[in-house]
Order: sequence, then C-alpha cells, then structure tokens
Amino acid sequence: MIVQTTHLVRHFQMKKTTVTAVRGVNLGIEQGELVALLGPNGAGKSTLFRMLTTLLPPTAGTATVAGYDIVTDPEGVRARIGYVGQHNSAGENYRIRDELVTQGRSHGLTRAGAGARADEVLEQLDLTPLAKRKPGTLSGGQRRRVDIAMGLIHRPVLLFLDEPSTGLDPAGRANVWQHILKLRADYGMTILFSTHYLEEADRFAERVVIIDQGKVIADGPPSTLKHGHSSLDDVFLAMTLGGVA
Ligand SMILES: Nc1ncnc2c1ncn2[C@@H]1O[C@H](COP(=O)(O)OP(=O)(O)OP(=O)(O)O)[C@@H](O)[C@H]1O
Repeated sequence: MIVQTTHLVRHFQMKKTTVTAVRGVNLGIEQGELVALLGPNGAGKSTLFRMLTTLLPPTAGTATVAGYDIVTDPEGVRARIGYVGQHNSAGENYRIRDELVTQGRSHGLTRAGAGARADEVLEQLDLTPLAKRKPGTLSGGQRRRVDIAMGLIHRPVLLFLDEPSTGLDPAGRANVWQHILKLRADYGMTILFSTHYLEEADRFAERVVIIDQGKVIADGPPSTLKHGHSSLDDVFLAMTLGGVA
C-alpha cells in the first residue's frame, strides 16, 4: 500500500469546544490507483490531505505514505509526494521556468539538474511556450498546470491534488484533466484528488471515497457505488444527508 492510515484522528481546539475534523479514518491506497475523495463542505477532506502530506500532525492514529511514517519521518514522505493545494504555488513576479528551477533547488537538485528537470515538467504540461511568462499573466487553466508542474519537480511517486479543477471553465477543466490522466498513463503515478464535481469523480477515478463528518462512509468503484442509483450525485445526496434523496 502506498498510503495506509489506521484510525487517523484530528481535533481542533476552539476555545472551549473541540471540533473533530477527522474521526478515525482507515484507508489503504494501492500504488497506481487514481482515487477521488468526495464529501460535503467541512467533511474533513482538506484536513485528511494536510495530515497525509505532513502539513498537519494527527491528534491520534498512524499513517504511512510512500512507506514513511507521517509523524516520525515527515521528510521521507515529503521527498516522495507532490502536493498541489487550492492556492497558487508560484509567485506572481518571476518567470515560470525560474520558479520551477528554484523549486527544484529547494528539493536539493543542482542548478543544472533543476534546469533540466524544469524543462522536462514544462514539456509534460505543455507549458514550454509559456516558460518565460510570469504566472500573473496566465489563464486560470494554465496557472493550474504551473501548480501541477511545481508539484512534480522532484519526481514524486504520489500526487495529492486538492480540488484541481475548481474555478476553471469547462475547457480549462477538460485540459487540466487531460494532463492529469497523461501523467498517470505515462508514469503510472498514484493520484489522490479531492473534488466537488461528482461527474469528474465518476468519469476519471477508478475508486471513489466518500467522507462525511470526518468518517469514510463509502469506498469503491463509481459503478459499484452507483448501484441502484441513477448517478453519483444521488448516491452522494442519499448518503451525506442521511437518506433524504
Ligand atoms: N484550523 C482549524 N481550526 C479549527 N477548525 C478547523 C480548522 N481546519 C478545519 N477545521 C474544521 O474541521 C472541519 C473539517 O474541515 P475541512 O477543511 O477538512 O473540510 P473539507 O471537507 O476540506 O471542506 P471543503 O469541501 O469546504 O474544503 C470543519 O468543521 C472545519 O471548520
């Protein structure tokens, strides 16, 4: 398993109240899987991602990611994963290629190595013609591809994408997805993404994990989850609203 969590829990202390964002998640993900994480606002998706990417320590439970423990060896995890968050990872003021080189250097690559790797990821994401542009001059879809390129610079084996297509128009979404699927086809990358677009989960993921109130409430291929329902939207509404749909 490339991701294995055991009773993972995260509380947040808010003055006198305790918010439990993730309440005992057990999840195993195989190498090469393309997994969608779905759930209503506040379900705990980002908190789970932030723990698995070592940005946030768990309150209880354990997890290994790419073979490394998230608590005892966060650097081992970070060296092997790419994380593309909801906010732009490249600054406004530097050329895209320079940003990628800096990112490569921060992962310990030599100047020449970082330059060569920057050219490779630019090519993979069809950004070569934009290499000298600054991120502030790009369209939303192009910018998202720059974010993905930043996350790939150190050749991660596992990619976490937090709502990769949110805020993009349909053409931008289709284009970003085309690139994500290509990364998987060409490099067999394991990809875990969160989304609010159920049709994307249905169309692209081979496995959908639905999380609600900090717990996994469904886990399986879209076709299995849809059994007896007309769409994944129906499954989602029926499960997350306690069967009202
Ligand atoms: N830093 C924090 N301090 C206090 N509460 C937090 C913090 N981060 C998250 N929470 C709470 O934890 C719960 C889960 O939030 P989280 O952001 O993980 O949900 P999500 O599924 O990613 O939601 P969305 O789809 O809206 O992004 C929510 O109740 C949220 O208010």
